[in-house]
Formats: sequence, C-alpha cells, structure tokens
Amino acid sequence: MDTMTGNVMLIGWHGYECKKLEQRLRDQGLAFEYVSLENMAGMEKAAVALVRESGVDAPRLPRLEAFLESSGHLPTLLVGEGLMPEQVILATRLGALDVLTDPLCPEQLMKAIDEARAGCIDGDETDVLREDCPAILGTSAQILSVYKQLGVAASNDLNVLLTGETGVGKEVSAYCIHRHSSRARQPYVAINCTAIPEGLLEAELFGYTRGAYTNAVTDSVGRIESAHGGTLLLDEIGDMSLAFQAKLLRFLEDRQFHRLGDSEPRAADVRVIAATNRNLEQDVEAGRFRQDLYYRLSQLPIHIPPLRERPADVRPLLRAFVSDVNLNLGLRITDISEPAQAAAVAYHWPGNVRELKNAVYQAAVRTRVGSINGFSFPDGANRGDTHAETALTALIQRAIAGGRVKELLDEVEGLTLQSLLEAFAGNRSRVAEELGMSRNTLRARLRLHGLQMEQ
Ligand SMILES: Nc1ncnc2c1ncn2[C@@H]1O[C@H](COP(=O)(O)OP(=O)(O)OP(=O)(O)O)[C@@H](O)[C@H]1O
Repeated sequence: MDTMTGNVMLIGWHGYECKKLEQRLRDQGLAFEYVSLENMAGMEKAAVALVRESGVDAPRLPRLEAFLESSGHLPTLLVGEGLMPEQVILATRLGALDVLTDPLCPEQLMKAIDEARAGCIDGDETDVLREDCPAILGTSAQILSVYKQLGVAASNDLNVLLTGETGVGKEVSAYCIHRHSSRARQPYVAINCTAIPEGLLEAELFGYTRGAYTNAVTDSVGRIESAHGGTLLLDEIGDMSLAFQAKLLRFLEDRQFHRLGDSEPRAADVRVIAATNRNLEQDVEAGRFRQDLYYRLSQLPIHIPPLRERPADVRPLLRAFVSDVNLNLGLRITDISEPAQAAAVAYHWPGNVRELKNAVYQAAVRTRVGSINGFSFPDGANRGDTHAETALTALIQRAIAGGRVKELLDEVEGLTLQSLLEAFAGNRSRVAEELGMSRNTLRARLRLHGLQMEQ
C-alpha cells in the first residue's frame, strides 16, 4: 500500500506487541507509521489509526480521547489488553469504529482495518464527494473538440502528434486513444525521450544484442518490440537530437528497425503517438527538427489548449479531483467553497491540469474533513496575469496610446463584468451580490456591454 491509499497510523504501541503487529501489517502489504500524541507528523498520509490502550486507566481511555480530539475524523480502531466493559462502551461513544482485544486475531484485525477503510469511503456522510474519477475530464467546448479528435484518432492507425503546454493532458490523451482503439487489448508502451540519455535512447527504443556495447551482457528487447501489436507513445519528442531523429524517421517509414549490434532487420506493428510541449513548426523553421519527420509524425495533429483558455473546465476538474482525493486518501472533503472555486477559475494555471490536481490534493490534505476554503497559489500568483488581467493591461495601454482615455472606464467596466461572470460560472445573482448592486442594475449594465449570459 503506498501513501496514496493511506498508511495505518500506530499510536501507543510499544515493545513486543509492535513486532507482532508490524509483521501482520507487512504480510498484508500495508504501510504503517508510528505517531505520538505530541508529534502527529505524517497524519496527512493516514487512512486508519490503531490506538493501543491498556485497561489500567479504567474507566477512562486517555490516549484514545486525546487522539480523537486532535485527529479529527480519521477512522480509528482501539486495541486493548484487559479492557473493561465501560471502556469498550466509552470507546464506541467517543467514535472508535471498532474495539479489538488482545490477543489479536490476525483475521479479525485485517477485517476491522478493511472495514474502517471502506467506511472511510462508504461512510454515512452522504454529502462527501466520492464519484468515480474517469481518466480524462472536462466539459468546455474546447476540450469537447479535443475528445472528438481523440475519437477520430482511435478509429484509425495514423501517427498522432499531441501538442500543448506541460500538464494539459497529452499523456492521458495518448492513453485514451489507445484504450479506445482496436489495439486496446495489446500493449501500451510509453517512453519519455528526454528522461533517457541520448546515448541510451537508441538501445532503449530499438533493443540490442549481446556484446553490442560494454554492458550488453544479454540480448534485450527494445520498447518498439515490446509495443508490437499495440501503441507506442514517444513523449517529449521535441528534444531529441537531429542524429536520432534520422533513425526514428527510418523506422517510421517502413516500421522496420535493427536491434543495436544486429544486422538482421526486424519489423514491429506499432501505432505511434508522439507528444511535445514545444512548437515543432518553429523548431522545423529554426532547423532544430527535421521537416520530413515532423510531417511523418503529425499525420493527425491534435492540440490540447491550456487550462487558462478553457476556464469552464476548472470547476468540473476541481470536483473530480476532490472525489479522487477522498477515494485515494480516505479523506472526507465535502466541497470547495464558492470563493475558492472562483479564485481557481480566475487563476492562470501555468502548470495546467497537473497543477490544479496538485492544488486540490494539497488543500484536501490540509483540510481533511469538510469544505476546502482556499488554495495556496505561488506567491503573487493571484495578482498574476490571468487572461482577463492581460487584456485589461493591454486595453489601458491602447487607450492611452490612442488618446481614448475618456471611453476607458466604460470599457474597463465591460471587461470587469465579463471576468466576474466567468469567475462565478455565469451566476448573475452572485455577481450582483459581490458588486453590491441589484440584479436589475446588473442586468442593465450587462445589456449595455452586450453581455447577455444567462444563469
Ligand atoms: N483532462 C484531464 N482530465 C483528468 N486529468 C487530467 C486531464 N488532463 C491532465 N490530467 C492530469 O494532469 C496530470 C498531467 O497530465 P499529463 O501527464 O497527461 O500531461 P502532459 O500534457 O503529458 O504533461 P507533460 O508535457 O509535462 O508531460 C496527470 O495527473 C493527469 O492525470
């Protein structure tokens, strides 16, 4: 079990009991961590807590009480030796999900841990967000157009070139094409061309024979051969050297290749998808990327727009990642406050969906239970150049340069209203409330600026 699915937190365990318990948890593949009441570092990774008490403090349970008070709603099991009935009743009343007594029966312990973790997911807080999170999300017109292109790509075998800034979802899109294609049951192999040193890339991609170079002690199958029958994603394609580009081009021309050190040509039936966050057309013009390879790779080019150009996707993504974090980390986040959502819509997300996902995970781990009330964007980011702010600066500069300063306030008002509608998902009542004006006044101002967005 990794930290994404949550650790078992151990509180109050000492001596011989620890060894036995550790072995049982390890046998079940469960990660665990000791925390003390004084130092609860690591709690954010927790899925379930096992608190140990002895019966000596009857009828109280000082450790459990102190732990439950400071740990919020983490599912907690009490394990005790010689517990009195009152203590068992008290433990249940305090909120422990189960009480186990020594000697611990391993099956009973694992069942209780599983139930605590499942309770964490299917608990009685019906308003906790826990929908299944599909691999690729978004509802904006821009991303719908991308989905359609992915569908086209899935229906044929052309080489696809996915472009877009870092974190927009090129890799998830490549996988999506594969999963929807006729090759879905065959291998999907991804290689990040920049993560492998140029010298090793050829061997990694094409494979090698024994003795091809100093460390080649056995024959090795390359990624191309591993992907036979399926799909090969060449990620970060824009960063490969011209020499390597020539080798790749040869393979793309007839799907034939040689393992390093082997004169025998081999063939592989692979569908190639390439991805890059570079502008390859510019690289072709600058002589950094071969034109023939560019044409070969981009038989079907698909561009994924940055998140700041599709603000309508922000809210669905936030919602989906909250469900995701609840499922993966066993948290109990119910929602994200409206101001936090509006701030997220207005933010320019330079790291795109990856950054948004991280922001939700970080905020959720901080919040653990209830509503997320804000995200911590990098310093100054909230003042950064959102698309609306960039437009605003350009507007002011154009007005000054063109001697149209008198009309400026009017134009600024229009832009401001447009940004507010965007930030509050078209909710005019909310915008009116924020501006301290009546809905009628707002409606009139919107009409004046040609902004007729309905709620
Ligand atoms: N539309 C989406 N729906 C759901 N998750 C998404 C979406 N787009 C991106 N993600 C998530 O954002 C993260 C980054 O996505 P991905 O790796 O596909 O981006 P990328 O464009 O390939 O980035 P890079 O260029 O840095 O490799 C992943 O965790 C992915 O699951």
